[in-house]
Amino acid sequence: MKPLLQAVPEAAVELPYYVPAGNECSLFELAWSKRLPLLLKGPTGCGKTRFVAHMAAKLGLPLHTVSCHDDLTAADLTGRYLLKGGDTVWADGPLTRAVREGGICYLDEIVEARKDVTVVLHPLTDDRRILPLDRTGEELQAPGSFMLVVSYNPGYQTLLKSLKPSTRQRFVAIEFDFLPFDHEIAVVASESGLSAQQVRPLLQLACRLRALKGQDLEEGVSTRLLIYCASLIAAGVPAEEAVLATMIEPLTDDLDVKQALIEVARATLA
Ligand SMILES: Nc1ncnc2c1ncn2[C@@H]1O[C@H](COP(=O)(O)OP(=O)(O)OP(=O)(O)O)[C@@H](O)[C@H]1O
Repeated sequence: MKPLLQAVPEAAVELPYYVPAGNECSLFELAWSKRLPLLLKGPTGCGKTRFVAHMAAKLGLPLHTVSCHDDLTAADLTGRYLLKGGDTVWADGPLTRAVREGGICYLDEIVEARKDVTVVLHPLTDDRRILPLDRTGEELQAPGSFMLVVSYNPGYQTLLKSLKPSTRQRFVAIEFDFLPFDHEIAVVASESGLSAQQVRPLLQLACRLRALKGQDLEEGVSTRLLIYCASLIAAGVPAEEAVLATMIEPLTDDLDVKQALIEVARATLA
């Protein structure tokens, strides 16, 4: 068996703040050392991007992050010829750069990308680990330290937008969810500067709103929105206004649902 790749010693780098929910850090490190690609599933704003940034810093690897959208093509990832002063010059895309540098490429919301993207990812995510660049005629062999990480939110999946089994089954997968109550309080307090005591009722409200997911709401309150709310309150905005602007308005446009959420907020924060 090949030896494990060596991570940069942790003390040598400033790590983005990340509170683990379970064994995801060791699983990431093991997947990286075994040259396996990783799929992160979970709701929006629950810490997937922060986790990847934390692990990239921990392993001392450059990170290239791409937020996928429905116009994203394979060429956006691999690169294209550009006109420069009358000449055409090749410009690597973020995936190609990550392969050449032996870094991490993180494709956020991969299900949004166009279908031709999977054609590029398949030879890179099996034991060949190659990236063919048809336009330049190159075939890049990914170095041992290269890792592909993708994420998606299963809640947004539709028949039209989902990962094919032949793609999914190329990845080690980790499911993410919101942190356990006390851990999430610690994260929100640390990121916003509001005291843990003041964050507690906000998180209690978030939990009640999350329970409405699938009934009146497409998605519950994310950790990200909670941090926004706590940051506004820490900056002096009255709690009721902050809650409305960050934990209610972003969730719905339906006036009846909004009114119901306001009632839930009043009852919880009273
Ligand atoms: N476990 C955690 N440790 C530290 N911070 C966290 C954690 N989880 C969430 N956060 C905070 O929540 C914010 C939102 O998380 P992040 O951007 O990583 O979400 P995401 O899951 O990548 O969302 P999206 O799918 O919308 O991109 C982060 O900027 C960070 O402040």
